[in-house]
Amino acid sequence: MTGLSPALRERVGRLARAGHLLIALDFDGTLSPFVDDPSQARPLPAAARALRELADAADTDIALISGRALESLRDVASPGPRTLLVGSHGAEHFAPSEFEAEVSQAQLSNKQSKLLKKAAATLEAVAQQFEGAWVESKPAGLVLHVRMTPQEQLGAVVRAAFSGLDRLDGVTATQGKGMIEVTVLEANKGQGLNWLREVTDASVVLFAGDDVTDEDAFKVLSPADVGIKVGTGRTAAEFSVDGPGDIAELLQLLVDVRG
Ligand SMILES: O=P(O)(O)OC[C@H]1O[C@H](O[C@H]2O[C@H](CO)[C@@H](O)[C@H](O)[C@H]2O)[C@H](O)[C@@H](O)[C@@H]1O
Repeated sequence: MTGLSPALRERVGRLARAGHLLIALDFDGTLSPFVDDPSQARPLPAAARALRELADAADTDIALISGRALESLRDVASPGPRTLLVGSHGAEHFAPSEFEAEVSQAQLSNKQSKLLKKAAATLEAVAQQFEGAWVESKPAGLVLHVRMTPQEQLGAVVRAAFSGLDRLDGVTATQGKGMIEVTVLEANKGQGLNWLREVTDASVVLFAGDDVTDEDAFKVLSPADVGIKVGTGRTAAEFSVDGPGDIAELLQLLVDVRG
């Protein structure tokens, strides 16, 4: 039984016959189902298999765009050698040498580093008060993880985190799935997707993502591109699917036509 609507199947079928295609995917919640320990997240095997085949297809580029730092993204996603990567929500870029693109790591000013330390102290103090809450530290950001916090404490932990962070000018906090994401940089996934489009010179783009920060990427898609929201919630994407299993199926559809 397919979870893909006939309209999405038809649209992806058309996209598969287009010129130079960039397939750009969010990782957690899109390629990989959610798990309690972020270091244990892995792409669904069917999705990983389809991506390997698509990487060998003519005129096709594969990219991952994640809130994770590049190192963490590499660890969990095991990307193929031709895969482009955007990490830290657009602040970090990697392209294989054949693309002759400038790669970048997240650079923080002294002021931003100090701010990040203050935000980390704020979140650590919050995490200590709530069961299951913990802080993930990244080169340009932080995550307050609350996936394992009991449901009845969620409202309070979110309020405590935002009230502490609100006092820190220059810190942006976004509530995502099972977490609060914190950054001191301006980067976003829309900028990351624009970079990928420029580097690959793609004529059409497929982007799929599941969370609030993926909306920045949906917003830079053009009418010829295809945006797919994974899960429910308000979205700028043209299509929605239920979960990572549907993304694996959709990638196989692309392999069938293009691989
Ligand atoms: O942009 P993404 O690739 O979706 O990354 C967003 C965040 O993903 C990770 O956290 C999420 O996935 C975890 C593993 O399934 C889950 O335990 C957690 O509740 C989710 O929020 C990652 O840990 C973060 O650094 C990323 O920013």
